[in-house]
Amino acid sequence: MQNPWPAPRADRPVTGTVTMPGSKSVTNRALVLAALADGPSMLRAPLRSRDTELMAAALRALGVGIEGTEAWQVTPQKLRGPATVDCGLAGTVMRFLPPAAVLAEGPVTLDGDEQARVRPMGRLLDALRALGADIDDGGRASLPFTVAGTGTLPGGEVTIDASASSQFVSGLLLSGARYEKGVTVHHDGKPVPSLPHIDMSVAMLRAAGVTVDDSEANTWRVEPGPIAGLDLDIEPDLSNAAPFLAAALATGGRVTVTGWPVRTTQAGDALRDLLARMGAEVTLDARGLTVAAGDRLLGLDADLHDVGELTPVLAALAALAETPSRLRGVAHLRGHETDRLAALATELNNLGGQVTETEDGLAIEPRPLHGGVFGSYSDHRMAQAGVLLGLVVDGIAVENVATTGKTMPTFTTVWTDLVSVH
Ligand SMILES: O=C(O)C1=C[C@@H](OP(=O)(O)O)[C@@H](O)[C@H](O)C1
Ligand SMILES: C=C(OP(=O)(O)O)C(=O)O
Repeated sequence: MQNPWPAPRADRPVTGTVTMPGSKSVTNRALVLAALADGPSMLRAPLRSRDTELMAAALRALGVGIEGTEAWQVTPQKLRGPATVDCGLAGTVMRFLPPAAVLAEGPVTLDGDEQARVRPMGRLLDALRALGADIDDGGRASLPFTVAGTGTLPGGEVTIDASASSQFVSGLLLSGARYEKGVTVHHDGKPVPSLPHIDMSVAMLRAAGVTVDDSEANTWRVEPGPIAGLDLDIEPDLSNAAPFLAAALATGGRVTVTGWPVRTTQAGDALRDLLARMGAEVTLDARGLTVAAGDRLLGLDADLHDVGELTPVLAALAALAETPSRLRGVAHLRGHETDRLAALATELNNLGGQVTETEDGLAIEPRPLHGGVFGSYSDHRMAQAGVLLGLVVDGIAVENVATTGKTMPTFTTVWTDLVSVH
């Protein structure tokens, strides 16, 4: 096991500029669409990280050509098995790949990390079965399972409870145009989380020439038809910008993230509003997004249902605030990389915090924190949360900080550079 990483302590306000690598969500959608397209694609500035390399490897295993480094040239091929796919701990791989794998000729077996085997999966497998797929999961309703690809899928109309993950819906939509009857997805259950991520799927499908009707709440219709090859500049990952922007607030500093898109479907754009509510001065201009600490760091009372992936970093920042916080609407985080609500409560309380898990989120009372080892649970965003606390609390070391490589292999380098350059 790796030694815990002593998080750099900021001896001054963190001030500087950072450039984020590409968006995980955009990159993994683009890879699936490009693999199913009727011509080659060019994906510029893709994220190169564990989650996206796993997606690329999965598609290559199915016969797709993916070459290049700064840009990925994708050459679609008729998908074929037999193939074995490692999903790692990537929700986007385990939920986006099976709906494409049903189109392969031959069996495709998917597995992942041990922690991935407990992430919700069953509803998506049932939906694919209802659309005509033959999937053997040994009754587990989770990884590992084998999709018996026949080269085609009838598709049509399906009802799914997607309250555990928006990725169930996105996965079906991304491949749906290639099903014989297209796909109509109805959600029935508690509200679907992370709706901006479904909107991103819809926008990227439309940009690839696919007809999508999302005019009715909780129903999405993808018409059958070709997917056009993509020519795409991938935006920086806005959710991964969270710890860097939060560093400004935690230390009374100012941080700029370059290339912040003026218009975007990324859920992370909500940071502009959320950090302003915590007291930040937020400016979006030609240089990017600049977040400067205000006079006070305020707690946050917010429904994060749409932007659950921001919760770990916001919870850590809230633990440093002057006033209490309530983070709501994120019960589904119990099925993320780890049970994030339990993990955050445990790790913050181990450092002297006062955090209570609620039915759908966290209640955070600011308390003076002390040093200790912050567990990351193989969760990139837990590691980011611990590193953020280490800026202002003496003696914090983050266990398995390398897990940040799930979405940002350069995290510790960029972090150390930002914290030490003034
Ligand atoms: O489609 C996507 O790219 C994602 C959707 C969300 O998943 P959930 O709906 O499971 O929260 C988000 O949390 C995840 O980080 C990425
Ligand atoms: C929930 C997340 O990831 P995944 O794509 O694995 O679901 C996340 O990145 O916060």
